[in-house]
Formats: sequence, structure tokens, C-alpha cells
Amino acid sequence: MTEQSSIARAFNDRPTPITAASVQQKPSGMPFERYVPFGTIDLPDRTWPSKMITQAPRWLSTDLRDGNQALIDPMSPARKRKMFDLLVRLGYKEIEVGFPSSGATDFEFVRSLINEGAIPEDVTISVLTQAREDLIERTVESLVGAPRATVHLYNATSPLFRRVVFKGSKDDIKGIAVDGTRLVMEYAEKILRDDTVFGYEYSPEIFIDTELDFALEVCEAVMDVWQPGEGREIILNLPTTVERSTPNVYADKIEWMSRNLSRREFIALSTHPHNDRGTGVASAELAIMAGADRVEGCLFGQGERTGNLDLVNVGMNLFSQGVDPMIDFSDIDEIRRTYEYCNQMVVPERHPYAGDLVYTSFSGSHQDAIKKGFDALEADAAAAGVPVGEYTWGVPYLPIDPKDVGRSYEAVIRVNSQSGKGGIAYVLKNDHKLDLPRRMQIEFSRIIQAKTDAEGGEVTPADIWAVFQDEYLPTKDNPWGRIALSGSRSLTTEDGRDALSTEAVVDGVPVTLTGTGNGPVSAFGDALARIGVDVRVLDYAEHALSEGGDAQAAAYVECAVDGKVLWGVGIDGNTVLASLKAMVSAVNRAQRG
Ligand SMILES: CC(=O)SCCNC(=O)CCNC(=O)[C@H](O)C(C)(C)COP(=O)(O)OP(=O)(O)OC[C@H]1O[C@@H](n2cnc3c(N)ncnc32)[C@H](O)[C@@H]1OP(=O)(O)O
Ligand SMILES: CC(C)C(=O)C(=O)O
Repeated sequence: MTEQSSIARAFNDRPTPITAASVQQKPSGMPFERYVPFGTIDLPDRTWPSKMITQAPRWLSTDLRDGNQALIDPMSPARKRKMFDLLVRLGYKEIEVGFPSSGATDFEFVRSLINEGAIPEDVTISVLTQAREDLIERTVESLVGAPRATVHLYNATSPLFRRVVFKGSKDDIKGIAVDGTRLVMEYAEKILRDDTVFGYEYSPEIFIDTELDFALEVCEAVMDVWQPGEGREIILNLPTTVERSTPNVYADKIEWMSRNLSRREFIALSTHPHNDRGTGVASAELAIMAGADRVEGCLFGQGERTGNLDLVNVGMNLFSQGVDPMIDFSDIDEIRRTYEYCNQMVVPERHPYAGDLVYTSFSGSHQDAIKKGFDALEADAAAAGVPVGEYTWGVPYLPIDPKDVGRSYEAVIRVNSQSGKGGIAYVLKNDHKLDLPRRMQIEFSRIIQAKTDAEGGEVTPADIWAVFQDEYLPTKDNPWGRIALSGSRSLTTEDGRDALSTEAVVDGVPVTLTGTGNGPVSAFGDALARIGVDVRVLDYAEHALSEGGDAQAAAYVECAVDGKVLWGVGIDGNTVLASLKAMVSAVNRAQRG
């Protein structure tokens, strides 16, 4: 019988292994029966699941409207302006700048953008209004002199809102949308001069909970008034408002609308997800796959309740798939700082692409793979003759190169009790160009592990370097060890054997060490043997630390010293001296106690 099958037999004699039936979860006692499931859409020939997003959608930032309306302390004019300027710099071409009929702050802000010429010619500002005549008039008034402007009109269309908020029939609700659209057109005609390129957006608010055929009916009625056609687009925006279904159901609804809307080629079909179920980004992405041309959201998902769709997240998701988001996220921390200043909100540490910790690994297996990934990337790029920064990205656990969003590699690996040799080796390589041989990585990681086990918490790169120096590299400031090389040395070769003579200090006493061997390392071993140190070199590695005339080299030797196996390190401009120093390092460590 083989050893394996006896293990298998022994295992089979144990009590029954874990099965689904043996994992007994208990009823929560929470009143889940009060909630109604969102159901599904009958669309068996749906096409979106096999679509890929191959180009950026049109983006609309609603930071200054939906984002702003959800703040405890809405943005001051100065903060709004800072946000507007950031959005323009990033490349957003459609920016919802407020709800001018809400009061003087928003109205005056829109006026200031226009009067101060802050709106680039290729940027369209948008303003939101309810479908009420006085509000529409005021809204249109705010736009006088704008180069390009869209009025965005909304009214809720779902059964709950029809019954509870508007207390009206379907026809009443459709009437609000139709009358509102007509009023927007009339006031635009009356108030705006011809120098404003004017657009219109309509949102059946709470689209997600509206019967599809009714949403379609309302949108068609609105279009009958606006009359979209060649050179006369309408934006139909289908919001989740309150995210209440899985993204696939929302995608089905978008595909259904996209298929059934008339005059489709003149419609910019727009998605406006919120994030109540935590799937706003997925809703937007699936909506694009399902036919949405345009995406509305806010930077870092600011917005009502759990927030609007996170524009940075969707844009960077595209980037990470090789699609140009058409928005410049290359300085993500600058975007984050401005966001935090304007909104007085904080981007959490784990926020996709922008959080402090999102490019950082603490755990050993992740760090090991990342280090190997960087090594392979460098080698592959060099072999292809391409700068690393231009080579196809592929580093485990890092979906994008942190440098592409302006981050450094410093925080990629941070060391604590969950870390292994790979992470520690990465820090030494990244910060000090020391490329430790594998067995030495294991030895040194045990030393760091002992520190983290004893002290807990994180070990910073500076801590790691201090421990490394203390362990392997005695310095003038920390001159521990029995033996130190000093003064001059000579190396001569006679009959194929090397004779080495070197000045040293042993136990505080200056001496001359001499020995012979078939190479300087073996000659130095002989010299050490003559003062009673039994040292045998088991492994040896060296590499350059820098380039040029004053280049430094690092040597690593694995030695058996008086029966103890351990590593030593030497750094010097001369490779022979670096290797002798490495042997001294190993001997001193062995005798350090
Ligand atoms: C999903 C969204 O984010 S929608 C955007 C929401 N944003 C905001 O509301 C921010 C700015 N809003 C405001 O400052 C104020 O709401 C104002 C100034 C616009 C209006 O204030 P008020 O006149 O006091 O009305 P209020 O906001 O309370 O609105 C309620 C009334 O408007 C009606 N209403 C609500 N939405 C709409 C709409 N889209 N179209 C027409 N009427 C509407 C309600 O049925 C209600 O009518 P009732 O008074 O006859 O019952
Ligand atoms: C006005 C609409 C588009 C809105 O903000 C929403 O439904 O969330």
C-alpha cells in the first residue's frame, strides 16, 4: 500500500467532513417580509450580457447639483468654482452646475460662471428644474449669455410617487412632463438669445420603479413636444434615483427602452445611477452595455444617501481595460484633495483607485507575487526594448500601475505580522537596491517577523532598514562584532593560488590576517581559520548597486560558521572587498550571541 492511500484511508475514518447541510444558519428575526422583491424583466433575447465597453460614454458631472444638494453644508461660491474649474481641467464637457431656481446661491453661481467667462466654448453647462412654470422661468433666466446650455427637467413617474407625492393619475404625471417641456421651450425662445446653443434633457425620475411601458409613453410624449431630429438631440435620462434592483435588471430596462424608443438616433440615452445597494458602478457599466450613450454621476460617488454613481470609478475601470476614459485621472490625489476641500467629505482609505490603501499589500502571499510581478515586468520590458512605463501592465494584485494615477511605489508594500519574505525583500530592493538571494530573504524575514510578533503593528521601511543594518552591516556609529577589516590589503597569485594579506581589528587588537586559497574568498576563509574561526562558504551572490565610476556592489555570502549556517552582507566599491566584508558580517553575526 502506498503512503498516500494510507493517508486517504485514515482521513476517511474521521467524522463526516463539513457539508452544506451541516452549516446551520439561523433565522435573523428581522422583518424582511415587509419588503417587496424587484422582479425581473421578460427580455429573453437581451444582448447586453455579451457586449464589451470599447469606448468612453459621454459623461455628465452633477457634482455641483446632485452632489451639492446632498451636502450638510452646500458648497460656497468659492468652493463651487474650484470644483467647476477642476471638472473642466479633467475634461468633462457636460457639467450640471446647479438648480438655479432653488435660491440666490445657485442662481448667482450660474450667472458668475457666464459673466466671468469661466465656461470654455466646448463645455455645455446644465441646470435642473422641477416642471413648475415659475421655476422653469427662473431657470432659463439664469442661462442668459451662456455659450452652450441644457435645461434638465424632471418629474417622478413611479407608482409610489404618483400616488403619494403627486396624488395623480398616469395622465396627470405625463401632463406634468409634457407641459414642463413646452414651458422650457417657450421660455428659452423668449429669454435666451440666439448666441446660446440650447439643449434639453428630460428625466422620468424613479425610472427604476416605473412601469416600462409608462416610462416609454412619457418619454415619447415629451419627444412629441421637443421634436428631436437631425441636429436637434434630446437627452433622455433614465435614473435609478434610489437603486432598488440588481444591475442586470436595470440593464434589461435600459435595453428595453433603447429598443422601443422611437427616434432613437436623435436621443442621447443617459444613465443616472445611485448607489443604494452598493452597485451604482455596476449599474452604469451594464447600462452602457445595454445601450446607454451617456453617464451622469459625481466624483468619488458624492451624492444623495449612499451617493451618485462614482465617475472616477467608472472612468478608471475603462482605463484599466485599455479604453481611454477621455478624462484625465493622472493626478488622482489632486482630484481627491479638491473633492475633499469642496465637499468637506473624505475619500475613504479603501475607495477604488483613490483611497490611501488601494495600492498597498500587507499580506505575505500578495507581497511575494507583487515583487515577482515587478521583477518580471522589468525583465520583459528590457527584453522587448520598451521603457517599463510603456510596457503592457501585468503585476499580480495591482489592477493598474499606481504611477499612472500619480502614485509612487512606496506604499505598494507595507509590512506587518501578515507579511512574508517577498514584501520585505521588495522594500529592500525598492528603497536600497538590495536584491537579496532567496534563502537570505527567508532568514531576514524571520528576524522582521520576530519584531512584529513581539511589538505588533506595522514595520516601516525605515524600521526594516535599521534592523537590516544592525543585523548585517556594522557601521562606524554601530560598530558591533569581533572582527573589522581595516587599512590596506594585498592579493597576489602564484601557481594558480591566491595569497591574501589584510589589515584587520580582532577583539579590539590590530592584526594582519593572511591566508591562501583558490580565490580571494577561499583565501580569506583560510586567514580566518588561522585565528580559530571555522568558516565555510556555502553560497555566494553579488550585484551592482549603482552604475558609473563610483559604482557600489553588494555581496551576499551564506556561510557555515562553527557549524551555524547564516548569511552575511558586504557593500563596497570593490567587489572583492564587498565579498570579504560579507564574510566578516556572517562571522560576526555567528559570534554575536
Ligand atoms: C432626485 C433628485 O435629486 S431631484 C432634485 C432635487 N433637488 C432639490 O430639490 C434641490 C433644490 N430644491 C429646492 O430648493 C426646492 O425644492 C425648490 C425651491 C425647487 C422648490 O421648493 P418648494 O416650492 O418649497 O417646493 P418643494 O421642494 O417642497 O416641492 C414640493 C412640491 O413640488 C412638487 N414637485 C416635486 N417635484 C416636482 C417636479 N419634478 N415637477 C413638478 N412638481 C414637483 C411636489 O408635488 C410638491 O407639490 P405640492 O406642494 O403641491 O404638494
Ligand atoms: C433629477 C434626477 C435625474 C435625479 O437626480 C435622480 O433621479 O436621481
